[in-house]
Amino acid sequence: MYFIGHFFQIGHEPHKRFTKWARSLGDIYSVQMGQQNWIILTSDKVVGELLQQRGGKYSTRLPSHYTFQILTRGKGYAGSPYNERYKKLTPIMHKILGQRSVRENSDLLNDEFRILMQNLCQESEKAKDEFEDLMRQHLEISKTTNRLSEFFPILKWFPNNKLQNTIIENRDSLEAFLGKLVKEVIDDNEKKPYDNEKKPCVIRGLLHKKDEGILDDLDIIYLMDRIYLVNPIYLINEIFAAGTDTVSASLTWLTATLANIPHVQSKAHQELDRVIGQSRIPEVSDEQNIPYIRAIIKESQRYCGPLYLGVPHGIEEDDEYNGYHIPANSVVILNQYGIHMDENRYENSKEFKPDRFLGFTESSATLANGKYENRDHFAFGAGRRLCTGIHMACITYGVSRLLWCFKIENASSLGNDENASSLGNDGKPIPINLNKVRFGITVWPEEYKVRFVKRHDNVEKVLSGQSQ
Ligand code: HEM
Repeated sequence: MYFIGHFFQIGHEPHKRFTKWARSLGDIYSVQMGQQNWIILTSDKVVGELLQQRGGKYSTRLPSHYTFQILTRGKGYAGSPYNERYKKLTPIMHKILGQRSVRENSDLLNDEFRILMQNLCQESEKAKDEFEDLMRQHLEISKTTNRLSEFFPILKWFPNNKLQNTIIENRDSLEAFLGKLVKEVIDDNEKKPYDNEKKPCVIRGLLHKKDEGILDDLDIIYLMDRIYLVNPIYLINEIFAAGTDTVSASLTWLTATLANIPHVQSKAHQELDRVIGQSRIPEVSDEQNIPYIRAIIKESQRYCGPLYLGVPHGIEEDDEYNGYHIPANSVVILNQYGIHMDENRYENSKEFKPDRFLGFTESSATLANGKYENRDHFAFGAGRRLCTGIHMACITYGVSRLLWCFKIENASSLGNDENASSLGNDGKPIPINLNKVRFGITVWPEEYKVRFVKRHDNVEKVLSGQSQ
């Protein structure tokens, strides 16, 4: 039994099991996952006191053979141990993804959101492009069930060649895909080296760091002719991998939720009509003036943030905390779901109530760096490994634009909708199913149909810039 521990007791919804256990065992306890010791943290206090206040100890990631060593050739960032290389990369990542970068890249963000909205206007079935498929597979590979050898080291003697080949295939395709992007930027730089008018660009920023010698020493590259390309690829890959599934899952949850709660949506629409009007679309700078929509975003990250158990931290040396012994090499889990559903922290926690956040005027980033008891939620993690993209996620901006353009309707309540029958067609809102969990990574709602209905006649004109 020692070798298996609680592995098979946590079931398909580990966040719920861990939360149930926390209600009887307390806000810190350990479970044995095969040969790994997991420490489960289920209150703002233990998260604040360990991950934040003892950040120097609790900020590593334990090595993962498949997802770190093979998938990212040991050069990733989010999965990296807390070592010298990680510390060297951190300021670069913050520069690329920080608040200033959001301001400087607002043209690019506008363009991206414009394209998304235009696609929605045309009700085009969004084509699953090559990149989206690769990313989905990339994250699928990280599933816990694919990493059994981390829990049961004996399995290392029986290598899973099929899994290994899939990982290598995915890695090579992503490298080729990202390599093309980097090459385009290099070619462009060579053609127009002194063009200061070039649009800001993440890849160009990283190449500068390479020119300055900062990234050069970090990676030993395997193929000489790819040296120029591969150095920044792992960072770009990290930014894409960490930033795509999380944001799209958040938006999917949010649209599914809003479709079911018309009174919340109509309050948001009223705010937009009052503050923005009908002749222009919200900008990044409008964020301060739309407190209700900001509160909706905070509530949606609490209610259905995409990573119920965060990204595991690790501890490399023994520690003592309130009489508990925390052994070196334990995995430390921030049980976001358990904290977010705690009645003592959030009254009526099972209800979607944006009003609970109306008094929270600070951004999640500012609150995450302050006192743990004042935090809005824990969707972006905690401590030194806090989500680097916390500014770049820009959800308030995206959602304010989405709601300016559309009313989101529950397709199942639209009577004769041909897809409605599969979703139940009794006219009542469908409860959102929180069950579909891919353990360890992003959580998506069950397939869910919503319909976007344009709110103004001029939506397309405004989007194409004609009536701004
Ligand atoms: C709603 C959207 C997002 C959510 C909920 C989210 C959540 C998280 C969480 C929980 C972590 C782990 C934190 C910890 O270990 O305590 C993380 C790490 C990270 N995120 Fe995000 N994220 C989001 C969007 C983004 C975006 C848009 C980017 C980049 C453009 C990004 C880049 C990263 C990176 C690089 C890390 C690794 C940080 C490290 O290990 O030091 N994230 N994110």
